[in-house]
Amino acid sequence: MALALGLGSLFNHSEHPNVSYSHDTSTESIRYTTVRDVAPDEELCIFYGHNLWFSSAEDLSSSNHRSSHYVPDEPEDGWGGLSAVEDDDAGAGADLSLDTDADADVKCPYLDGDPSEIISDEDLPFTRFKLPPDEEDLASIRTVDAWVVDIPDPRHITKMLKWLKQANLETPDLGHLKRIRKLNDAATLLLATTTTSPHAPSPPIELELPDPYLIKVPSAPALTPTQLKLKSSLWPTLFTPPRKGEAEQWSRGRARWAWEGMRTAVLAAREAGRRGELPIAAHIAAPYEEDAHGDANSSQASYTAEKAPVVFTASDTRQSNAHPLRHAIINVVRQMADYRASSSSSSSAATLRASSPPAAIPATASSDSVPSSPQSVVGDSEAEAETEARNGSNYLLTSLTVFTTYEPCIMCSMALIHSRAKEVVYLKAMPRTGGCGGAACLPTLKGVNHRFGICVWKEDGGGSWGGRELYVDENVDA
Ligand SMILES: C[S@@+](CC[C@H](N)C(=O)[O-])C[C@H]1O[C@@H](n2cnc3c(N)ncnc32)[C@H](O)[C@@H]1O
Repeated sequence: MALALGLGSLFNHSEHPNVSYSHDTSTESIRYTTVRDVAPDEELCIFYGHNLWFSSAEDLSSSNHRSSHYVPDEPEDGWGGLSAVEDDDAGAGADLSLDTDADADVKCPYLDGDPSEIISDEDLPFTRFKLPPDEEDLASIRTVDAWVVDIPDPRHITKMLKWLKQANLETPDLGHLKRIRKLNDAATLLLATTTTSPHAPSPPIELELPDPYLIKVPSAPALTPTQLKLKSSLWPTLFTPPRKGEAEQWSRGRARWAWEGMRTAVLAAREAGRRGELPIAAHIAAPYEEDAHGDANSSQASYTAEKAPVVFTASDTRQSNAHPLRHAIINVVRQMADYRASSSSSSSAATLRASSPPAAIPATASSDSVPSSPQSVVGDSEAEAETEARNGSNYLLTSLTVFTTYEPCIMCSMALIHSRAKEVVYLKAMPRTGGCGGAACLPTLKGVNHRFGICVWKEDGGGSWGGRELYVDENVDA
């Protein structure tokens, strides 16, 4: 943690900051860096986080820079005068009428009935893609370079394990691998990947170990027995098979959760369209907890203040930012990254449990605790631990579902893989540009080391919500 004094305390907040910052522990300082060109007289702003304790001037004054953090259940107001959408390609054909109530009023079909009842695939709001089985041969296994050292004397193993801890080499990127490999009587210890340690780590001299050397180790755990065998032939790897039935079972409560998630994305997309952006939005929902849906009015009802989930919603901003990479999914992943970077919570696994509000700069402390405020991503026990293990811990979207209005483009699909999203649900397929079944299906590419589930919305034949079309040209990368 650090408290910025002097000039550092003068930065105001912006949802579209031109300055980013990082803590430099070696000099005990905060380093501020511009993230794009800055015009003469342009104010330098940083991003404080999503939990502001004041009303942002951006929210109050400008339609172009309204917060992309969308609070789904907030009454829609303050939009007078915004109906005059610039006539540009972005919103062409989109239904941009101000009738937001029409969207908000579309009735969720999963409200009535027992939320814990398992419903059939036909009754789900989307169709699930059946991904072909993983490629399973040695060549398709993704590896990383890692330093290992042979330990001839077994009495040195404990000392070395202690030393790994002291040397900060217990990094999460090796969490899916065993530390020791024993072949006959010889033990070899895994030290670090070359990402963590570009040069060979130096174990304590007094142990008189041979020099560390490089080998290739699997970059992800084994999901099938065949993978386990293949991967363990490189280095002993953990086996984290998908749970039986996990993919098949959807309860009515969970379907409702998905429906609400998609509605949030749709509302944000329409809002973006009204601002002259491409009407595309993405929403990261809090994980659905099967036994947490008692209250039929809120899928998040059982969260306590300390356990309020992190949810983020972002829309496409490539028009206003004049930046071709500001796609909705990239923006929403970035929100999560900013949150994680500005959060003081320790995240030993992917599960963030931010019990105390971050006190770092920017101060994001707020006593308010609405379900949409980023507080903590809560995970449900064993099931989530397993999903975490499978998805890899400590990634940005481990065990999380992303709802988005359009099939993510290839870049965004890759971003979902890099963030280890659990699944993506989209409203409209993009056969020409999509990376989740359209132009390509990134999670099934050979050598890709993570798979996420893909669900395509069924309603109205796809692409519209409540009978009102969301329109984006099919040649656009969504
Ligand atoms: C660290 S100070 C920033 C510098 C401060 N504006 C000054 O002149 O000293 C944080 C305070 O600035 C104000 N502030 C920062 N960003 C803002 C924004 N986007 N809109 C409105 N007020 C803002 C809030 O009152 C906040 O508590």
